Amino acid sequence: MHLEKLKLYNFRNYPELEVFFHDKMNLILGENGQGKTNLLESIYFLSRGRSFRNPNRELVKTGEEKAFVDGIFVRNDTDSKEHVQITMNYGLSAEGTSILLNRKKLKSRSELAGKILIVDFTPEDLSIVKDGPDKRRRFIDNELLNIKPVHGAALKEYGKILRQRNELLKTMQRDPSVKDTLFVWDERLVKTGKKILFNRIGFMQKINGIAKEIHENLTDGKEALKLYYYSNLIKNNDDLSSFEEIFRQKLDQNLSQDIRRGSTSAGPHLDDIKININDMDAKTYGSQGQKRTCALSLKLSQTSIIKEETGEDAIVLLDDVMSELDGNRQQRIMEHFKDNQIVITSTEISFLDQLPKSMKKIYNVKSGKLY
Ligand SMILES: Nc1ncnc2c1ncn2[C@@H]1O[C@H](COP(=O)(O)OP(=O)(O)OP(=O)(O)O)[C@@H](O)[C@H]1O
Repeated sequence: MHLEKLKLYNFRNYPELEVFFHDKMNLILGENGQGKTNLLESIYFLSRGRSFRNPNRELVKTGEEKAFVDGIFVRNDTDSKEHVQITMNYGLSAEGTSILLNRKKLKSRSELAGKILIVDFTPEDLSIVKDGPDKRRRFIDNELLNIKPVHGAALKEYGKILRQRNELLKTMQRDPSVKDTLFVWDERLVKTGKKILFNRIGFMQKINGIAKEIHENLTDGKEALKLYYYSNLIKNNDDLSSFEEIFRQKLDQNLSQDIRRGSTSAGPHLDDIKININDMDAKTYGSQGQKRTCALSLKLSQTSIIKEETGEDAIVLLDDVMSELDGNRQQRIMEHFKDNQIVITSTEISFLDQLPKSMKKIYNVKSGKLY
């Protein structure tokens, strides 16, 4: 799939823009603060109906009430087109965001799911490797949602049960008699928690091989990437069949501590993913460039999964990815995604030197205008 044409009106610092893209490499070149990320954000916005960084209201150019983003995407296998038009109106009529797909109004942005195939990488994705477990859990859950939408319902349900259980624990600090109702929540937590854990472990097996291959490719075979799902309840996959029992026991064991804290100290909401490079923990021992390559391999493994599931090459959006990567890694990225349309932002151009003119388009951006 590729983006053929993009139109913006009052989107961030773009008053008006119409641009035709190359079906392979597109470089958005410019100094800091000129609108490079804003342009990528508008493309991402067309695929999800929301931004990767801010609420929709902030996407409207300051001082304006109404904005729109319009994109025509072409499916490579059939040549059929998907036309997405999103209008944001935060004036007096305050209609909010409305989405048209092929001129038909969508009831909610979830109807866009799976229509526009985009994989993005932004500097914030480095947090998958360098920050706390919540970032890794969110990464795996988001990736999973793309191929298994029912995972979303399980997560929502689990969150609800967890909040209610925690409320009950707090009530028990004052009124121990409510303890009788706790087992109902525990049982629901265990059943839903099992669904989440099984989905995640299944997905980890899938992504492990793909991310390893991409990482090997990007590092010229120098680094072996390995991911481990780290459950606070079970030690290895042999324990999977006794997961429910172990979870119930742990909830019982931790009860007095949980009442004191008013929160639940066991369950998949506390799990983590260990990311190793050559058998060493990437978070602790990886250099900045190694962490970035790791995050890239993880995030971009989605392109292979999309290809496997749909037969289509996803559009790859890369925001400022080349800084901190050596020339070799930069070239490997270009090679690895040679079948995908790439839209990449950068303040420099040298990594494209080896790509023939006919294979790339370079746009200079200055104060919300392309040249
Ligand atoms: N809603 C908005 N209305 C008008 N201008 C905006 C809005 N949101 C952001 N901007 C402007 O957009 C510019 C930032 O654009 P962007 O984040 O795309 O920069 P960039 O070119 O990617 O820079 P860098 O290389 O530093 O990451 C800033 O000048 C900011 O003031």
